[in-house]
Amino acid sequence: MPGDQPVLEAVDVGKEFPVHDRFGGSRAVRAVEHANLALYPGRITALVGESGSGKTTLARLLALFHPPTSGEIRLDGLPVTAATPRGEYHSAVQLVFQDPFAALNSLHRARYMLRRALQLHGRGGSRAEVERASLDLLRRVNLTPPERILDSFPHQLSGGQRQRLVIARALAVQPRVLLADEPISMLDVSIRLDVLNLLATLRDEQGLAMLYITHDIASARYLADTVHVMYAGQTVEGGPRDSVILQPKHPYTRLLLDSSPDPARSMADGADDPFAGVAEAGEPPNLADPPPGCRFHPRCPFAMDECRREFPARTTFADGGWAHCWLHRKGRTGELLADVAVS
Ligand SMILES: Nc1ncnc2c1ncn2[C@@H]1O[C@H](COP(=O)(O)OP(=O)(O)OP(=O)(O)O)[C@@H](O)[C@H]1O
Repeated sequence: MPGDQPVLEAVDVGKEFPVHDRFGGSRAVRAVEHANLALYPGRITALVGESGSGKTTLARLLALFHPPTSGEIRLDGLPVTAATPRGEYHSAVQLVFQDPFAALNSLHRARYMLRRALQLHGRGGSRAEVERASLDLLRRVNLTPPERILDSFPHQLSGGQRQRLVIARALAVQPRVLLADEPISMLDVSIRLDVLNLLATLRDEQGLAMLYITHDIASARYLADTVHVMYAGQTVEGGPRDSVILQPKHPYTRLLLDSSPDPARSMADGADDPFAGVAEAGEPPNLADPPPGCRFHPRCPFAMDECRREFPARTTFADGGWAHCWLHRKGRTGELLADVAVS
């Protein structure tokens, strides 16, 4: 049931946070700049990047926790404004956080949390109806036996069960979009795959549009249909999973893949690889004072004058991928990847 039209989009979005220093001065952290992202029904989009690259900020912009400094968020193709009813928006778009323990109020049983979520979004009804809807939510996330889970406090559940409860609560409002920010990173390794498989089931059976935020490109490869790569607040590359993973079109994606421990990927390596040693050679910039133009240029083995001056426009490719890189604007695609057809 994948759809052709995006449900939720970030269009050339930027976000600056003012920060004050101890001498009374203030400056801006330019956490996100020129970020583009589109989420489609029945499709999981992974947003991959290093720690501090702006992934959470972009998710929070999509969840309307912060207003963007520039660009716009669109729901069903329409720009979100101050007049957009927040209740309706959050019935469509739900966010699942990294830490399920922090997300759940330790004083309440699962029953109370699910009932509140159902009632807040107009899905109340009689006591028996609410109970039935709550049990149904728990079954949908494979929390069994649901009757016992309803009576449990968060501390009586395992980490994986807590994250399933957080997902069940998000599903209570019948959202069309789920924004999942590192949903498995705080879980025991043994249950991570189960939670990823649950997300895949929600996509396949309920047609949810999903954003999966991760710093682990191997899990993005496992779960996502589409992959976006973020570097220092800029979305530098995106496209169908195999396009990005197997034929990366931005030098940063190459770096990320080359540093990934995934043994299944078929990346070239060896003495001719321009990225040999780059991972050790540089670090992402300070976002209070980022480099101009493409923020990756100080680490990029292909950097030219243009890269230092201006963020490049998007180049799209025949395989559905796109990248913001001057190499493609200057006819130097071949230096990055021999066999990419530019459309
Ligand atoms: N409210 C805020 N005020 C000031 N700076 C902020 C704020 N929120 C985020 N930042 C800064 O924005 C940048 C991006 O942070 P963000 O949390 O979005 O990155 P991330 O990719 O999600 O990182 P991680 O994987 O570590 O969570 C960081 O430099 C961070 O310090």
